[in-house]
Amino acid sequence: MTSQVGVIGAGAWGTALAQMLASDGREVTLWAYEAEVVKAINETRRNPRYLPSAELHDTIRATGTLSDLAGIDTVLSVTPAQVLGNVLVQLAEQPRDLVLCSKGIEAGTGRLMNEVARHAAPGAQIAVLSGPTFAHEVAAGLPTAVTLACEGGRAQWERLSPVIARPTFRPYYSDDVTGAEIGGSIKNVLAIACGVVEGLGLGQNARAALIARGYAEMLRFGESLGAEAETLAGLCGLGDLVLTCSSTSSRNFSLGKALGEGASAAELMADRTTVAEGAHTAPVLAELAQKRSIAMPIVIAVNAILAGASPRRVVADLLARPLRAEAHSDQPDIA
Ligand SMILES: NC(=O)c1ccc[n+]([C@@H]2O[C@H](COP(=O)([O-])OP(=O)(O)OC[C@H]3O[C@@H](n4cnc5c(N)ncnc54)[C@H](O)[C@@H]3O)[C@@H](O)[C@H]2O)c1
Ligand SMILES: O=P(O)(O)OC[C@H](O)CO
Repeated sequence: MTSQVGVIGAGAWGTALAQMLASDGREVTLWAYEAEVVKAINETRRNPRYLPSAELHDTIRATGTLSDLAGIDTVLSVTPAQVLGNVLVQLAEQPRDLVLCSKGIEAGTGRLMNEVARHAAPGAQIAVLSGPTFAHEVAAGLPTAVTLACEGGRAQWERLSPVIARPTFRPYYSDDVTGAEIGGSIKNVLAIACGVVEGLGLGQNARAALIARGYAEMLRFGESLGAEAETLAGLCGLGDLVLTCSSTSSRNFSLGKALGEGASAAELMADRTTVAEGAHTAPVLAELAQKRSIAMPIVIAVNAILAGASPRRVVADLLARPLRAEAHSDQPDIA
């Protein structure tokens, strides 16, 4: 008899995770924000608004009532980053293990999701699930590997990994919760940058340069917050960066591409029905970098473009910066 799992958030990723978890016949209670999504999942076994490709397993039950998650030991939270705190404080009962799957930094406070969750659900032990994971591929059962960072160390991993692992869904253990969150948050901003380069037609060399120099920014920021470089080199950092910077399946990459092609940032954001977390993370990350004197020129550039600056002008400014050493240990003061 397998234990029930809860999932908070029935967007593309929450629905795909529910589908993956239910693939062994496990019962999954999936909380959706919109009543129409609850109804569609329970009546048609589909989520046409957020994950139209999947026919959902019978053991997934959608609900619009958060108290239906009470008594479930393992809950995955998969809301957009900016609403996580607001949703978690409404939980009637805190789960033993709360697995954070959102990728972003809270605007206004600069908090990572584990800090938001610690405040909103102090009774739960936190883990972070992050990695290269397009929702539609996970829902289709395609092979996927993720970092599962457990604040409770090996003991929490022993509890969680059998609940989360499936033949085609492979978690890797880490105890670096901060590192796991930083990778996923920053890669979204860098994916917008890569999309801009694609939209401007600047070529594959430029994209590879952005990935490598963006990774240097991720490392600098991560290390300043105590993340381990080894974590950032893994699935939740470099792995996710490479995926998201290389495909129009990424909402962040696609947003950047549209910006590079000349669309207005304000109009693109106003028209969105799905979340492109990088657009919310860029301003707060740029602010944190400036406050901490961490050189993050690509993040600053993306933030400027989102605020309305000309992509071509911003790229020209990036290229015109003084030449420098590649290894950041050689020249910590400049970008
Ligand atoms: N889609 C993916 O492939 C993927 C993969 C890994 C991680 N993520 C991360 O998962 C998180 C959720 O992304 P998604 O792709 O599932 O979202 P989505 O764009 O598919 O859907 C938006 C979600 O936001 C919810 N929502 C909107 N307003 C809300 C509110 N006020 N309160 C609560 N919920 C609200 C909607 O109900 C829906 O669940 C993001 O942080 C994202 O970066 C997504
Ligand atoms: O579509 P994106 O850009 O939100 O990326 C989805 C996932 O985070 C990829 O790992």
